[in-house]
Amino acid sequence: MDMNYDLMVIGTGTAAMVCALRVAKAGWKVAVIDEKPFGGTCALRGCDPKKMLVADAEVIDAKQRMTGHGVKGDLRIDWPDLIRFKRSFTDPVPEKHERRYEEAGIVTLHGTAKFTGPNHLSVGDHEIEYRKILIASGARPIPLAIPGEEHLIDNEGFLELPSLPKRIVLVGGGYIAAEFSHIAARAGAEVTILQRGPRMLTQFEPELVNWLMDAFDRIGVRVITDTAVDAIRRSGGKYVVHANGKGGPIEVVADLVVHAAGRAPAIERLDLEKAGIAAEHGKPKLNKFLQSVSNPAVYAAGDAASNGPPLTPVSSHDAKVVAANLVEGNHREPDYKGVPSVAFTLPPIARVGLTEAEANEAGLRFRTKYERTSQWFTARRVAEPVYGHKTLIEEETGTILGAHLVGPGADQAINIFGLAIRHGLTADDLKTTMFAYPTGASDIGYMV
Ligand SMILES: Cc1cc2nc3c(=O)[nH]c(=O)nc-3n(C[C@H](O)[C@H](O)[C@H](O)COP(=O)(O)OP(=O)(O)OC[C@H]3O[C@@H](n4cnc5c(N)ncnc54)[C@H](O)[C@@H]3O)c2cc1C
Ligand SMILES: NC(=O)c1ccc[n+]([C@@H]2O[C@H](COP(=O)([O-])OP(=O)(O)OC[C@H]3O[C@@H](n4cnc5c(N)ncnc54)[C@H](O)[C@@H]3O)[C@@H](O)[C@H]2O)c1
Repeated sequence: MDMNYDLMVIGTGTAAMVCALRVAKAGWKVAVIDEKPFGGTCALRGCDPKKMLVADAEVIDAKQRMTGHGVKGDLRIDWPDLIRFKRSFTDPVPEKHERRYEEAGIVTLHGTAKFTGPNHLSVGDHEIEYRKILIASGARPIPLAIPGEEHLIDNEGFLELPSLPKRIVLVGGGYIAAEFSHIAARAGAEVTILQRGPRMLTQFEPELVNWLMDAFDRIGVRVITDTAVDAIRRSGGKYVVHANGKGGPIEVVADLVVHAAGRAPAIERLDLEKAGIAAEHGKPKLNKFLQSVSNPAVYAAGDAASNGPPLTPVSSHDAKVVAANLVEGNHREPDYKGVPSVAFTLPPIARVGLTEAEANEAGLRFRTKYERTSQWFTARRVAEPVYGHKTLIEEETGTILGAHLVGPGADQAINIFGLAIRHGLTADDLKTTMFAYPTGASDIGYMV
């Protein structure tokens, strides 16, 4: 056996880093391993680089809205320059992260980890023994099992494109399709979204998504719903995307086809069965302490655990729970109450807590405040007609059960609702709070 650790961590994303640093601080001998450059999805291939691309799209969006209201002249996105700007953030990440681990006394390993026994992993020719292990291997694009799947690029490929092709098809209509389409369209591409579901962004409140579709129309993104992609064919220098749905079979010609059809825990290559780790519905079977039900040496966190929504703050939260349970013995359980989520379209759409359908299903008694508020100052000031909200307030207690926002500042204002939900604040508490005026948050008192 060449290596022996108190805690081995598979992955170097948010979940891995948060847990490894905490456990090492408690004096444990810890090692982390990644097959890709250190840093994980959020910092290298997800949230952060995506949001840097959104920064340029925001400039074009603002220019388009404010033309005729004091703004004149042409602006365009220089894609290679934008990717260079993105790299100024992402390129230093792996080295910085690796240094941070080493400074904390954590051993850094590179390669693909696979289980070989209940307390053993292999990495290439090396064998590793551990007392405890954290699976923080994240998620990967789900295989579509369609002919021509190999022609798809994923989020990683899109965020690295050296130039932006003219015709882009996004397969799927969730977060990634919504965000990437808004970036690509503002950078001059012709974008088509082929969504199997009945509408875009099925995780968000339907009425608000409907309002947001005005913004998709405005920038010329073609959204075809109730339509599943079933093949991708290469033809000369282009692709032909075949799909089928309510409207019958269709073909869309594209220069680039992007996977935006969902992600699932990246556990299939780990050989879980060799360590006796039970899995169910494509994820490890865990108890309430995020520990494997079949191998007590094993914990999982973040996207790999898929215990809460696959979002960065959840990965971090899970990791804190696991670190506490490792160091002090099982006692902490994850609590996902009030986790806000934003799709960074322009304008953004946001949610926290229950949807109206979920609250009804739970048999709760609540009142709903629901309005499209294009005429409010926050929207008119920036010439953005997409602005609205839906809030659910429990009848008996006055607490906020759910809040749904779309429009300017929704990505910031949702955090205040998240705070309210997590800490049991009431609609009256929000109404009697003084928010700085005029800010998006100063509308909150009128939304509840
Ligand atoms: C395009 C995109 C945009 C996103 N935007 C947002 C956003 O705006 N806000 C938000 O909250 N969330 C966002 N997310 C989700 C967020 O990125 C994830 O929830 C989060 O990064 C998951 O962190 P993690 O630590 O669980 O896993 P990851 O960060 O994915 O880390 C897992 C690591 O494990 C490694 N690994 C996997 N298998 C092995 C193996 N066998 N051996 C060695 N290493 C292995 C991988 O290489 C990877 O580096 C986005 C996701 C995507 C794809
Ligand atoms: N802003 C954010 O927080 C953010 C941004 C991007 C990604 N993410 C995370 O990453 C995860 C994955 O994002 P995503 O957009 O890939 O998935 P998603 O689950 O949000 O949406 C995938 C959609 O693709 C559709 N689909 C599946 N197969 C299809 C096919 N063959 N043809 C047409 N449509 C098909 C599904 O009906 C579904 O609506 C999300 O669940 C989210 O948690 C978060």
